Amino acid sequence: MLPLLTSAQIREADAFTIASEPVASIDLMERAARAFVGWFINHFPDRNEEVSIYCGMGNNGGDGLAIARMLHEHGYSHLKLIIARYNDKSSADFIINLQRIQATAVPVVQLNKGEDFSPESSTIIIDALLGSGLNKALDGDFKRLVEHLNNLSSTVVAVDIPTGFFADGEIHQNTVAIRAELVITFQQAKINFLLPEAAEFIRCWQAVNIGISESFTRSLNSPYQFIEEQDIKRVVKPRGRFSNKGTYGHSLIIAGAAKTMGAALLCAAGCVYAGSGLTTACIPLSGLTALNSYLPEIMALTRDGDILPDIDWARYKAIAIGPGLGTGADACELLAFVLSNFGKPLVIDADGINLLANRYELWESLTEGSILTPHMKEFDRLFGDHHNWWARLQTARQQAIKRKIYIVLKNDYTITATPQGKLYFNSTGNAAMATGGMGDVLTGLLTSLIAQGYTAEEACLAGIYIHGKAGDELALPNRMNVVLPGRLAQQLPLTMAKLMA
Ligand SMILES: NC(=O)C1=CN([C@@H]2O[C@H](COP(=O)(O)OP(=O)(O)OC[C@H]3O[C@@H](n4cnc5c(N)ncnc54)[C@H](OP(=O)(O)O)[C@@H]3O)[C@@H](O)[C@H]2O)[C@@H](O)CC1
Ligand SMILES: Nc1ncnc2c1ncn2[C@@H]1O[C@H](COP(=O)(O)OP(=O)(O)O)[C@@H](O)[C@H]1O
Ligand SMILES: [K+]
Repeated sequence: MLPLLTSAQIREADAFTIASEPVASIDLMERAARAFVGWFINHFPDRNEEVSIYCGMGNNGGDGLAIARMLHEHGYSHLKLIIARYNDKSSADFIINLQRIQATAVPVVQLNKGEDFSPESSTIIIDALLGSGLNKALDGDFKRLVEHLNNLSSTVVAVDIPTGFFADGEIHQNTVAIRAELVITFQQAKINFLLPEAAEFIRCWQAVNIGISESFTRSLNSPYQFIEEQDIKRVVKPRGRFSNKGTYGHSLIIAGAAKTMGAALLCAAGCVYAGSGLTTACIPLSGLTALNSYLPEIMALTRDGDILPDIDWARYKAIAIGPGLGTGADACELLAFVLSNFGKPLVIDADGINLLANRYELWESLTEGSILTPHMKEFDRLFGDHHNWWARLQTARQQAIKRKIYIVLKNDYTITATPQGKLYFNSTGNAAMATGGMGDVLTGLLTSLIAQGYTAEEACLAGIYIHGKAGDELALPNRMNVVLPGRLAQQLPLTMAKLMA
């Protein structure tokens, strides 16, 4: 698990590393610049390309100066350095690096307050204007310069953070920030890189190690954590010898309606392919033939209009409710019936969530440890509108703590909020998975893991990781534009086996 830090915590971790390693701050800057250059050279190996490096006067600018010197040493022959002298003070390491670059042949241009910009013809722009020291929205000269750079057709590579983009906190709709093709960021992704607001400013990012103290970073006990494969490998357990279907639990999937049977089938498929010993789908009678032909391994418990099904609660280790269920009175009665009778944590998705949003009294019977899996719109239906994802994260955290539940907020980097107040960002998955029914498979998968004896937290973190990894295995090597949920469900046994190896 990689703790993700706020800017304030990054400053603390930098200061700790400088004092405890010990390493002089100018040498840490040198390390950061070298890490940047290593990655940059791999991506842009042509030494004849025109590269302009725009530097502010803080440490981000200091990095830019050191980067320019190193690129010069590596033989980049068309470098231009532009220093935006828009602040009244400069950092000590910026000054040292300015002296060092002035001893080279790299041309340096100064941009003073209010001055017009000279024409820019470089194909690559390195943005080292402002980094994690950003403390207010851009205005004045910085805003003008960033807008000017964004209007060019050059490829922008940002140092640590695109200028104007806050590493954490709310990103407002009218934010002006550098739009970077690539961000080479120090030590770890910044929290806002993982939220959808980053899409406009960051096409891709790469974290480079600069040796910030790992033990100190962990000691900060950040609520924000990035899931790594090793965390999941530790959680998933292979099936044992002498086990039988009873060992792996019985799951009940309460889903589907006449015109949305597919949701029930995909959810049941996610469940059975993820290894639930037995899976029963509670579906309308009209869906029975479809279920039997799609997956004969699944048993059926049929529903008939508003008559409540006869559920033998003790048989089931895990129950999911919601995919394709509808939001009519019968679905609402069914949800209330399940909530008040099962007594164990539930997985609630889709229409189950929509029903909870409309009938707040149902929350009263929600068992602690239950898992809700909303996408953004369902989340806002549950907890009210949010203007940005940072605000959504804070609500998810507060609600998960208050209600002692797990909230799986689905997205590119799906976020799991836990009753302990942690927010885990998933690191697998891709845009080929953005297709209807994908969430239904996830619900079945989470239910399956709970039936197999994983804790709710393990099921969330492992389930989301496995789901995204199956999507990656299918889509990435073949550059597939879309992955169908049913196909992804079939991939689960293989994905899980690889994680267990
Ligand atoms: N610490 C380390 O050891 C290491 C740090 N590293 C590097 O340092 C970077 C952080 O450096 P930093 O803290 O100097 O901040 P930086 O982003 O350069 O800007 C500061 C200046 O900007 C100003 N300012 C802020 N907002 C503004 C606005 N909206 N409009 C206008 N001005 C604004 C602010 O002025 P103030 O408002 O405080 O007067 C201040 O003068 C980090 O991203 C990484 O690249 C690496 O070398 C690794 C080791
Ligand atoms: N761009 C993406 N990157 C990673 N995962 C994605 C992406 N788009 C969708 N997904 C995943 O696909 C699933 C979609 O869920 P959801 O919106 O509930 O679909 P549905 O309701 O149609 O089943 C989520 O698990 C989400 O994380
Ligand atoms: K920058």
